[in-house]
Amino acid sequence: CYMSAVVKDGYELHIMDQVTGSARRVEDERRLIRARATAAQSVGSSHSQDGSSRFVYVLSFFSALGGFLFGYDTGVVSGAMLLLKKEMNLSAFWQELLVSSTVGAAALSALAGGYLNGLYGRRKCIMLASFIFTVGGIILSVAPNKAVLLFGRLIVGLGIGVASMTVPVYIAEVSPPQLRGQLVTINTLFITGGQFIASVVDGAFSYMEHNGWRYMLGLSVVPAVLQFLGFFFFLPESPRWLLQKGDTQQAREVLTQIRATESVNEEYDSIKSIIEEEEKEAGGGPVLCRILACAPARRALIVGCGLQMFQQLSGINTVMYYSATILQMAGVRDDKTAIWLSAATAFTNFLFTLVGVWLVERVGRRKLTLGSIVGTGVSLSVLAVGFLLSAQTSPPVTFQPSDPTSPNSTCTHYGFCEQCMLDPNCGFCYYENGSTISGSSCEPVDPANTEQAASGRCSNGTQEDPSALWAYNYCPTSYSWVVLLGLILYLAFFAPGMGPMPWTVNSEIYPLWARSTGNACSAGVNWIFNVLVSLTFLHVAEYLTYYGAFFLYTGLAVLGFLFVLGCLPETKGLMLEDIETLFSRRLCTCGALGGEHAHYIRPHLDLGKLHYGTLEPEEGIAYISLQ
Ligand SMILES: O[C@H]1[C@H](O)[C@@H](O)[C@H](O)[C@@H](O)[C@H]1O
Repeated sequence: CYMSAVVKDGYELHIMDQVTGSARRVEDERRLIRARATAAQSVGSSHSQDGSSRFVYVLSFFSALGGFLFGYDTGVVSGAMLLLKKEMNLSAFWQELLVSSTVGAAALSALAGGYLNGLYGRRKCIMLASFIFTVGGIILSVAPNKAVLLFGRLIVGLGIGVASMTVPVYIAEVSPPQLRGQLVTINTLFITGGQFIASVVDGAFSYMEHNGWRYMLGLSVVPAVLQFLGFFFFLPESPRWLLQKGDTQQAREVLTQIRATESVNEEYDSIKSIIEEEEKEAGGGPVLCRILACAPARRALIVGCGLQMFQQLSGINTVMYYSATILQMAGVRDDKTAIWLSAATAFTNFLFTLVGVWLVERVGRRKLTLGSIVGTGVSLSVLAVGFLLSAQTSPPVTFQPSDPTSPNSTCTHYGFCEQCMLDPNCGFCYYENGSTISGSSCEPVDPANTEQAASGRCSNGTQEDPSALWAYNYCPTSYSWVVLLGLILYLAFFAPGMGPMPWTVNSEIYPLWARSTGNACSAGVNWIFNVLVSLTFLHVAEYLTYYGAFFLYTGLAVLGFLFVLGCLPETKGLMLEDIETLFSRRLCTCGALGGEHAHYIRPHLDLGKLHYGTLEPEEGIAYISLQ
């Protein structure tokens, strides 16, 4: 039933029944609104006056070490693998296993983390994750064989999963509303920072051919121990979780400590009353069933999981992983230089995440995500066009080696470099004179070292014939600059929005009773799609070619854009307890109600059972529906 609500002034609400034309004043709700608005203001002013944010920053720093470890442990493996595959003689299958096992374990433990979070709280879960990271790091650094390595990588994955879903929730729950977006986004800054440091460590230890990988994998113990000690000695549990568990005394103390002010009564009362209200509405039974049965929470879950899914479907990890090859395409021949340039890619990702931290409270989550996904889509299409141009001008095979070691190899059947490079067993061997390519052949790759051919001119690191060049996974092209441009644009657009916003938004959109489970599900979705995209990329490229794969990602980014446009409301500046109502109307009207309007009208209409529909252009008039 539609009613119109006329907001007379800052805090007054009249509800008019459109059928009878009678107006009602809602005294009780008005009191609640006032209390909440004052609470929000007092949080803001106490923060700015007495610098209470300092402690919140310390809290966020120690929690975000979880993000750092997530980034470090996912990033470090590529450099470690270069050494490991030689030292432990790893097959392609084992290499893949060591990379994907961690991500797979992360998916499972992120899902389990929801349960643990609800039961034991955020603090214990973060400590558990840092403990797991420590154990995993130690196992990896002393691993005597590949089986133990696999075990260590699985353990580390368990830590990543729990950390990835707990840390954003913890930071969101301890932050004052006006800093929340920035602080949670700092966690993603730490993820990309961890990836960058990992690539630097990879570069530094790549010169240490023996056991260099032990340092690469083992160094993660340092931040893990630091985080554990920080939480063990002085970091508190989330006041919201404490309140939910009925530990009101402790909750008040923690809130006082975090805000560094005694006047937390309003905020405390407001959080408490809403949590009680929410608990009543939520009913009983397993949390996931309750989420699915409760429309606003269900919509939040769809938005949260959708964002995480589209983050991964935009291909970030493929682009990062593939960046070394893109750089090789652009003419970087030397292996070590390619490793250092990959560090530059990781640094760019980090740098632009910093832009996201700066923008999130200025432009809001919705605009930032929309802008980012548009730019990501455009950059993906630039990458696709670059690959297309390079495929169309792909050099032909002009030379057949007289004595190939594998005479049955399919490599010798290909007529162009493009076909040759799409076959993971083959590489392209050629001479280059300016932009002219000559003496080119497609030859079997050395399975133990893809940087050389199994035999002939391009084997033994081209020592057989120093002027011969070997291209594995790419083709020489004069359009490499288009691909390079695509790569830089991609990182510049993805990193401030699509990188961090899915984590940030997920930490805020669920009501408290659904928060752990909601974040567990959405983080699980993130990891599942992470594995899916990385495991399928090479196959997709084989079927659709590289440009086909990147056009496919472009299409997915367009779908992602439509999803965000229709479904993501603005959560900037609102108290966590107020956000649930943004999901109380049909999924696709959420967007229309986001932004400043929601911010303005939200305190007036947050009446428990009142949910608003469309907002008319005249200021202060909203059409709302009564549930
Ligand atoms: O938000 C992060 C970040 O963008 C990382 O760079 C990426 O590797 C992760 O998959 C993603 O979840």
